[in-house]
Amino acid sequence: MHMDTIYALSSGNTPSGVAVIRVSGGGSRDIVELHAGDLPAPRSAILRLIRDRNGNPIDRGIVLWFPGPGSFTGEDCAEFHLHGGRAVVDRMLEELGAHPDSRMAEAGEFSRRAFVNGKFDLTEAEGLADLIASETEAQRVLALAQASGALHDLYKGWRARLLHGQAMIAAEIDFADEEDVPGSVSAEIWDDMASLAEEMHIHLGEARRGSAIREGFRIAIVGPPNAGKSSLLNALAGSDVTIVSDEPGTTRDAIEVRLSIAGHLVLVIDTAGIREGAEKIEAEGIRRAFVRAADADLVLHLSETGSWSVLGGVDEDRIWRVRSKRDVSGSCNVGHEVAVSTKTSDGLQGLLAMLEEHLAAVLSVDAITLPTRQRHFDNVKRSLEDLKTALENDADALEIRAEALRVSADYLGRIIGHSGVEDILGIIFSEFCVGK
Ligand SMILES: Nc1nc2c(ncn2[C@@H]2O[C@H](COP(=O)(O)OP(=O)(O)OP(=O)(O)O)[C@@H](O)[C@H]2O)c(=O)[nH]1
Ligand SMILES: [K+]
Ligand SMILES: [Mg+2]
Repeated sequence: MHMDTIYALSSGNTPSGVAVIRVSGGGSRDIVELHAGDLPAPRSAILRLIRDRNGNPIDRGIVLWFPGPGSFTGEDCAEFHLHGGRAVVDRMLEELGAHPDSRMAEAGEFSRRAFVNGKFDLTEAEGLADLIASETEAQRVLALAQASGALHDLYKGWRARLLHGQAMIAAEIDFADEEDVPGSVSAEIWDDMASLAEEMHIHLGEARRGSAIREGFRIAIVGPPNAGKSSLLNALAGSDVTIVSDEPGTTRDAIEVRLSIAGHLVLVIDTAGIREGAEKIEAEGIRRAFVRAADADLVLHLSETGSWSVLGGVDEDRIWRVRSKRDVSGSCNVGHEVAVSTKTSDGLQGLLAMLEEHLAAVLSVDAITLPTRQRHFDNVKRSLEDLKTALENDADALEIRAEALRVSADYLGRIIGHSGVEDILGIIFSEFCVGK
């Protein structure tokens, strides 16, 4: 298959100290020879005068030559490390575009070629995208592990066990008629299949943690009108991000603010005050408040009076009862986890300390094989369903059980990119920026 030679600025915006321009594809060798004079030794940084096609200097910089297949993309690749001036970079890109069959790379195209050439699987590609996007320490640790193959190894290992199980059963079916086959060949695999189902179940239970690290830990602030919800959001954010007033029903729509608490990415969501008998718009706001609460990793349920209504649809163990306006309501320390006043700031430090402790516990990345994306969760869930079908089926229904194991393995294959992935490649690689 003939592929264009692609190039892009892989480092950040110009101007910058150094600009890295990456090239990949069959034309890389000609490009290096033309602009750097000749081909340097592979994988060695060489300082060269970089010239345009007429021999006029563009800049002095480092040239690296990575012959395929031992390169990032698996193709012949090169890097030019130039001074990061806008004119320098523009001039070099213009020169690269003048080569036959060369063009600017699309977003994620280098990584996509690396995937196509078997340099990494889909979970590793996702990990790389996450690593580039990482803002917090937990995100970095998790992304690096995923980029290094932690999830790949996990899913590949599971898939191999399922396929082994399927093969054993297939063998039993084939030799069922032969009289000298001693007992059931497949009996031994069912123990392992049962423990695999348990491992998958535990893994699925970690999905919330995975997405909380990757996308942010969601804290919803809910409670009756005028409980002081918006005031608390402003206090946590340290600025007036949302309107506070003594009029009940001030907040109509959910407002989300990204904060960093002790190095963790947190999304704090202020919601409309919950009460009975609200009119159209307010009622819609209340409906949304319940949706955000049900979705949240933690709900701060505010009450000024010390009585908390039942929050339908929200897990009890994800709710913290917060007594608000403690400067007027007092802090009797019953029925709630913490009492705060945004007016005097009393209790705010205590609440923050509790949050920090909770975040540290919930978002710890001691386990580095968390499902970080919906598609991991969905496919493991389906894989587990078929595994259960295999486990629970009648012992004599060997064909059905073998087929269920095959389908179960197939779902894991989809996560790592062995099968049924064409439709999602575009989605995954478009997460990358140009030059990656
Ligand atoms: N004394 C005192 N007043 C507070 C405190 N927190 C908020 N208030 C006041 O209570 C009123 C309502 O505060 P908001 O933050 O708008 O309350 P809310 O829960 O967001 O209200 P809605 O959006 O209408 O549901 C405002 O007049 C605030 O100044 C507090 O800790 N102490
Ligand atoms: K209000
Ligand atoms: Mg409000």
